[in-house]
Amino acid sequence: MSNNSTILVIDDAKDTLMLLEFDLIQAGYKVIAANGGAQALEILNKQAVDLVLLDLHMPNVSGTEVLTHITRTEFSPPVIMLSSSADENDVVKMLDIGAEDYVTKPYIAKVLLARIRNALRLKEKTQKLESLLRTDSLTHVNNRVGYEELANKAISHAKRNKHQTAVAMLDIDHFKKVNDTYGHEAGDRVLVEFADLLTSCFRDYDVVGRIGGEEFAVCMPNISITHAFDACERFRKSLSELVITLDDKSNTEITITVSIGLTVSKESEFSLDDLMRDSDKLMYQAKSAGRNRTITESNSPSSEKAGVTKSTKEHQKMEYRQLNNDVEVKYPGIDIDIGINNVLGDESLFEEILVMFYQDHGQDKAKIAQAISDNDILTLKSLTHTLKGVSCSIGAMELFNHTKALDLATNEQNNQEFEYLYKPVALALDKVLTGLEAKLSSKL
Ligand SMILES: Nc1nc2c(ncn2[C@@H]2O[C@H](COP(=O)(O)OP(=O)(O)OP(=O)(O)O)[C@@H](O)[C@H]2O)c(=O)[nH]1
Repeated sequence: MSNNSTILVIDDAKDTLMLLEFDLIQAGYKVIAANGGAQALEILNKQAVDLVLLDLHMPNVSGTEVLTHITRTEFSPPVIMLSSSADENDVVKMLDIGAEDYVTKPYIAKVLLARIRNALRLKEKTQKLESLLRTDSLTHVNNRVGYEELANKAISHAKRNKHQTAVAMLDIDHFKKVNDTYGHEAGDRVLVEFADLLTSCFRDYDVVGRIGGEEFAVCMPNISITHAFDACERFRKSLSELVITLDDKSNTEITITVSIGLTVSKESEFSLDDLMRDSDKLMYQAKSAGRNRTITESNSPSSEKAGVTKSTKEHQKMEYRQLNNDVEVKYPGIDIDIGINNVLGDESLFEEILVMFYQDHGQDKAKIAQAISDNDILTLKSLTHTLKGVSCSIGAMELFNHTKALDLATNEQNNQEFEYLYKPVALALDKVLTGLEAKLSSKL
């Protein structure tokens, strides 16, 4: 590491600077010298360095000020204080501000070099750990933490430049079947191939992340909805043509498809959470509408409200509902436009499905509460996952959103959050069930 590392040496004493430069270059480091705090700050604003050797007492801009500035910057390099003061208060103060180490002058070259090696080793380890924290170990794309961090940065930049940002949520279709048919290893291999293709299909500055299991996201700053849609469709088509050959005896070939929900920011104020939530709903609509497609607000089955052309029959149905003022009130907690569209406009079939929902999920509240109290993650996961999918299909979007949050927490084994996330699920489920009891009492 030493040969590639650049060290910024800051000292107002010319002779110390020369001596340090000599010792460090001899040891194989690249050296940048600054004869005071002001010059050092200028250099640090322009270029990154791997380590800083900093004198404490300097005229004008002091070592304390330089150190404080460095520790406040992102990716700050480690700083070793190099001072003629052996005052214990100085040592404590500098270490408390954030110096990595404190060496007194006159220094012993081999000791100073050992301390530099140590600080650089520690920096390398910290960087590795930080990157592991943000990277999905299987696919090597960003994990949720890394994705959100980078996407939020990209969004701030886009907002400053008044650019639109699009977010796509992507979920592999029937992925469970891949695991069940070919085994978990094959499933892992599919995830890796999916992530590789995803990374290669989008632009370098788009942020790609694995959000959970078989769900991925792409944040696209500075893009129009048309271009974002084209990019998603290009990926979707490339994926459907990708043949994954397993390393088993018979070289089994697998093909997969993906469902994609896509949203673009409309206002100047928006958040990553908003875009992800909206895209997620559209992605579930893509699943309900038959999978292997990209759904945006303009081609969503529930986009009549946004003025998208629909057949006359469907328009008449809408108008009838609006005239009877029952769009909102018919089934509390349920957007019947979404639900009815998911059964291709067949209202009586939709009603039958609601009856089944009531029968199958009437006890979910108690079952979920029990699973949380038993800390039975597998049962909790299975209950929330199913409830999430079904609530989206019937158009119970509030219930869907809350169940989705709980489902995600089970993926991430976020046990502390369960109780907190359960409450809105229970309320939304109550609302839907009570509404169904009131409207369909004779059939339940
Ligand atoms: N091999 C593998 N499987 C995973 C991983 N993470 C999650 N899974 C599996 O992904 C599957 C997800 O299945 P579901 O969410 O039921 O959905 P699906 O089968 O993809 O069906 P749809 O989304 O409705 O099209 C589950 O069986 C999980 O066990 C992983 O890291 N590796």
